[in-house]
Amino acid sequence: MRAYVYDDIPGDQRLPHDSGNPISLNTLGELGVIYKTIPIDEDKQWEKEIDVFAKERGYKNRDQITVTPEGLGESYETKIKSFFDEHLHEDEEIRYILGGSGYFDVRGLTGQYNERWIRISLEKGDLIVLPAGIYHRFTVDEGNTITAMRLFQDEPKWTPYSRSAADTDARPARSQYIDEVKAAVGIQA
Ligand SMILES: CSCCC(=O)/C(O)=C/O
Ligand SMILES: [Fe+2]
Repeated sequence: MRAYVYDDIPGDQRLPHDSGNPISLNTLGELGVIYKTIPIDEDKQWEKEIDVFAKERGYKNRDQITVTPEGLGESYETKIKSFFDEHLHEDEEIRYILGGSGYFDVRGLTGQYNERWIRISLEKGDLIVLPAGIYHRFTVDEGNTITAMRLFQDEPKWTPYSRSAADTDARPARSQYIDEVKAAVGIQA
């Protein structure tokens, strides 16, 4: 996994957009982002590790999503544009990469990274947890293919609330997230 400040240069969302300014796991942690790697091995040990992780965090359901031009056909471009629309969820977003690769961009919230996009490059064996209320987006990279396990705290639903809508800043999950990040970095809420 690599994380870095997004370069904000216009261009295809699937390009790296690497500003050359790296972001540490600690900085991601301050934003509430959890990252771990569970190598996908032949003897399926990874399945046991995923089950332990899911049980520890109370994830009740899971499914699998494949984002490829072959799999999605004409809806591929529409789908990757919809994933790239800045949004938040009312629940954690947990993704374990089973194949391919892609980028999750998360919004910085305090200090020098406030409102900057932070790009997280993920590949097979990477697991990420995005906290409820974080503004983020997703894209495949130039490889145009990713397969991910989606884990869910409760029923398997994926409801994005686009930041372009008026009310997302006022959603409870957003204000709770802001309070949690400010507490993590020692800013008075
Ligand atoms: C690789 S998972 C597809 C993207 C997705 O589910 C999501 O919520 C992006 O923010
Ligand atoms: Fe999302």
